[in-house]
Amino acid sequence: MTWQEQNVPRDHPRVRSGRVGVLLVNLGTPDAPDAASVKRYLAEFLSDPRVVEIPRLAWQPILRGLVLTTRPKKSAHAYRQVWTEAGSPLAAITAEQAASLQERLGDAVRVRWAMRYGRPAIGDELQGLMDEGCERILLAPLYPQYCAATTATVVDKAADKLRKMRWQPALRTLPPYHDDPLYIDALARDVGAQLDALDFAPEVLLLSFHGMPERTLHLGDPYHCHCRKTARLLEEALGRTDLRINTTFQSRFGRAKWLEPATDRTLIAEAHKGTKRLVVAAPGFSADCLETLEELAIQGRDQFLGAGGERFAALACLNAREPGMDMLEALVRRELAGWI
Ligand SMILES: C=CC1=C(C)c2cc3[nH]c(cc4nc(cc5[nH]c(cc1n2)c(C)c5CCC(=O)O)C(CCC(=O)O)=C4C)c(C)c3C=C
Ligand SMILES: [Fe+2]
Ligand SMILES: [Fe+2]
Repeated sequence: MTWQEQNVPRDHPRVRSGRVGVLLVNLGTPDAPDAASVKRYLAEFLSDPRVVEIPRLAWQPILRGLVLTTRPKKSAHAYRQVWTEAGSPLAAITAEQAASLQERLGDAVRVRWAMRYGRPAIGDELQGLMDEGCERILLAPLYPQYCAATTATVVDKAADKLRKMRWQPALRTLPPYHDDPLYIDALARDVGAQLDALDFAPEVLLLSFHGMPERTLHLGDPYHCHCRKTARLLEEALGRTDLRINTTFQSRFGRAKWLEPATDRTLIAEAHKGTKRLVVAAPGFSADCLETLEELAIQGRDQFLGAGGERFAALACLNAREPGMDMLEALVRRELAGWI
């Protein structure tokens, strides 16, 4: 039937509706590994009051006068060491995850991806899904462990966009999946296979999670407990009696006390204690990024070997390989129940 045959007035806006969308979201990354791009990215990221919980009036002068005048150059150097032809690893892998999920879910669902800071922006991608006719959208922050600085700020940003929309989609959010058997099983499969492929037998496996200021734990953020639970369940699922498995927290920032033990100090302490062969995995990161490829795989190696260790390996994150994608597909299908 044509537009006129349906008795739709000629000036009626063209609308698309009835579809379901999924928006995968990760943290964000600069557009390029140069100081100016890193400065733009850090200015947005570190101005988020969910990330740095210091009153704006006190924090902004420190951010503008100190952090953004020194850190971008140093961080850009680190980014250059991990940058790929496809761009920032975090963005490239998230794009791959979205493409793979789209293929697995088929035409019934539109899949897009966004970054909380930088591009593609959450608001633009939500609008893109609406323009494609998605009236029902699953917002999926790719953080297994809930943290106000990551999960909550994604929902805040989506809400900022919805606040400005006349026609809002119905929105669901992917809950944290830190103890979900699907996630633990994917990690056990993936980490287990990577351990089996090593050309040495490690004595210690460090499970390194991104750190947070310790006070967020006392303020009621479940992040610390979620990380600990993931680590306990993963250790049980791996069932490796030949390995000592420890949990640590990386990427300390600023002067406040952060969650402990710290990954960098533990790497050095292990070597000083006589550990010769060590492996580190980062189960809280859905995709490899600066924090895993540079901080763990490059700096971590230097720290451990420099303190007397002999063999070191940093394992890859789940990324877009089969165990991780099987998990993501199953989680998303479950959250879309009743919609598809
Ligand atoms: C106060 C500062 C920071 C908090 C709190 C924080 C929490 C946090 N971050 C991630 C995941 C990632 N962080 C990444 C980079 C990164 N993180 C901070 C600071 C805080 N993070 C900075 C300044 C940077 C940028 C790099 C640098 O200058 O050192 C990344 C990687 C991004 C990339 O482009 O590859 C991820 C991923 C989590 C999960 C988290 C809280 C749980
Ligand atoms: Fe971070
Ligand atoms: Fe805890």
